[in-house]
This record gives sequence, structure tokens and C-alpha cells, in this order.
Amino acid sequence: MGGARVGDYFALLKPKVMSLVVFTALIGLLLAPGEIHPVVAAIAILCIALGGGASGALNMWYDSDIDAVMSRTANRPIPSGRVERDDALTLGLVLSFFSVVTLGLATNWFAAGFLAFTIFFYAVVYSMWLKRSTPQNIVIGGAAGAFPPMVGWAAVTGGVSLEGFVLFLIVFLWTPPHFWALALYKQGDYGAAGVPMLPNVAGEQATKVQILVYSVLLVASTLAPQVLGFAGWLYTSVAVVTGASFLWLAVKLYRTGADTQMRRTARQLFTYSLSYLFIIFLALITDYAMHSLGVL
Ligand code: HEM
Ligand SMILES: CC(C)=CCC/C(C)=C/CC/C(C)=C/COP(=O)(O)OP(=O)(O)O
Repeated sequence: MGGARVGDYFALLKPKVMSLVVFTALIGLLLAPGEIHPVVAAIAILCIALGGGASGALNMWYDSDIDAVMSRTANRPIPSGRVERDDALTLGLVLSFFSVVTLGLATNWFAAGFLAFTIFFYAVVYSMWLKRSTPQNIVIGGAAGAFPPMVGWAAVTGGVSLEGFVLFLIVFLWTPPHFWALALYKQGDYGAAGVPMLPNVAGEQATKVQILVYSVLLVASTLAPQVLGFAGWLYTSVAVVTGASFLWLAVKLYRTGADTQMRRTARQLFTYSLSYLFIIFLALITDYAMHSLGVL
């Protein structure tokens, strides 16, 4: 086939999505108690980024048939013919192996095993099984995207903890509103590709109800750091204000029936979901840093 550029292989790693995944992993690593050398920490984050990228390449290898049918994904490196499927598979496997082994050597084998499991969960459990078989695909599969903060935590401590689980829970509950908002305005795409996403199986109204339910659970879960005592008022004020906006958008979506307006609101919620997760995790680490420095 030929003609593939470095940028095409880079695109296989889903860099934009992984940037936020890696950010949540970084916060997990920074919040974890214990010492980690800054260079080791940097290597650990790089390994999580490469592992995430590897799982993205494996997803694009497996999904190239449906990606070719959807307008949002038709121009990806494989469906557009710029990268061979086999090359994407090789890249995904090599990077998976390299990232897991390097993380194990640099930190500990529990964190490495957890990274391997996360890659497996996204590339195999979600992409090869759940995505094409159930409208609950992203609820269960979303766990893969929520594990990275726990992997970051494990890189420092060699284990899991309640605090790490809370970070997992926040990302886990955030994923359904994040994704279903997008699916609501891209329904046609998934329908055409035969992927059973909630809007094209259960309908728009049922999806809006589910988005609302998960948004309430999500905002409630963001109060857990304060309740459990590992964040203070700075974080909690940010969580309350940004959470209220999240709920307001989810309610607005629920109440908007008209098609064009509904799609606009769904797009707003999707875009907002990205800033929201970033801000919540940033507030957590800022609050933690301020407490550590004695400023708060
Ligand atoms: C199973 C879970 C998830 C599903 C099904 C999902 C789905 C999607 C989809 C379909 C897009 C549009 C991507 C594109 O057009 O290239 C997207 C965008 C995005 N997702 Fe997710 N997502 C999930 C979890 C996550 C997680 C856990 C994070 C980060 C913590 C995340 C961060 C992002 C970001 C940053 C974008 C914007 C990318 C851009 O600007 O192009 N997603 N997501
Ligand atoms: C560290 C590590 C291994 C992280 C994995 C993180 C993870 C599971 C992120 C979710 C990624 C994502 C873009 C899902 C999109 O669903 P899709 O693939 O159905 O979307 P598409 O239609 O855009 O391909």
C-alpha cells in the first residue's frame, strides 16, 4: 500500500483521547502516598501513554470494517488506505509488550499486570466483544478507560486503595454521559455500521434518561474525596460548581425534544464532558498540592 507517514501511525494511537486518559493516570500517580523518583514517574506515565496508544491501534485494527462505514471515522489511517491492517496489529502488539514490560521493570509487576489487563479490556473485551453485541457496551467497557488512575496509583504503591477506586469510579460514571451525548448526535453513523449503541437500540428518550441518571451518580461520586478526607473545600467547591453545570446540561438535553436543538445540546454536553473531567482532576491535585505546601 505504501504512502504511510509517521503521522498516520501516530493517529493509530488515538492521541487526543489518550491525552486525557494519561492525565487521569498522572493524577492517580501524584496523589498516591509514597516515594517515586521523578524519572521513574515520567517513565511510568510514558508507559501508560504507550499502552493506551497500543490499545487504540488494536481497536483500529479490529474495527476497520465499521470505521470505514462511519463518516466520523472513515478517514482514519486504515479505512482510508494509508496504513495496512497488519501493520496496525503489529504496532499494537509491539507497543503493548514494550509498555507493560518497561513499566514492570521501572516500577513493579502489579502495575504492569494492571496495565496489561487494561489494554486487554479495551482491545479485547470492549472492542472485540461488547461493542458489537450489547447497548451496555460502553458502561461495562468503560471500565477500561477508568482503570488508568489506578494504574498510576499502583505504579507508586504496588497495590490498590479506596482513594484509587474513587478516581476509577468518577471516570467510570463519567463515561456513559460522555459517550452517549456523542452517540445522540452521531446516531446515524452507528446505525449504519450496525453497532448497537443505546440511542439506536433503546431510542433517544431512553438514552437521555440514562445520561441523566449517570450524571447524577457522577456528580455524587465527585463528593467522595471530601467525604473520605482526601480533598478539601477547594476541590469540593470546583466539583459542586462544575457538577451543577453538568447536571444543568443533562437536564436541558432531557427536556429538549426538537431535533436540531437536541443535537446541539448533546454536542454541548459532549464537549463540556471533556473540560469537566480535566477540571475535576486538576482541582483534586491542586487541592492536594496546596495542602501539602501548607497553603490551605
Ligand atoms: C468506553 C469508553 C469510551 C468511549 C466509548 C468513548 C468514545 C469516544 C468517541 C467515539 C469519541 C470521538 C472520538 C473521535 O471522533 O475520534 C471520543 C472523544 C474523546 N474522548 Fe472518549 N470515550 C470513552 C472513554 C474516554 C475516556 C476514559 C477518556 C479520558 C479519560 C476519553 C476522552 C476523550 C477525549 C479527550 C475525546 C476528544 C478527542 C478529540 O478531541 O478528538 N474518552 N470518545
Ligand atoms: C492505558 C489504557 C490501556 C487505556 C485505555 C483507555 C480507554 C479504554 C479509552 C477509551 C478509548 C476510546 C476512544 C473509546 C472509543 O470507543 P470506540 O473505540 O468504540 O470509538 P470509535 O468509534 O471512535 O473507534
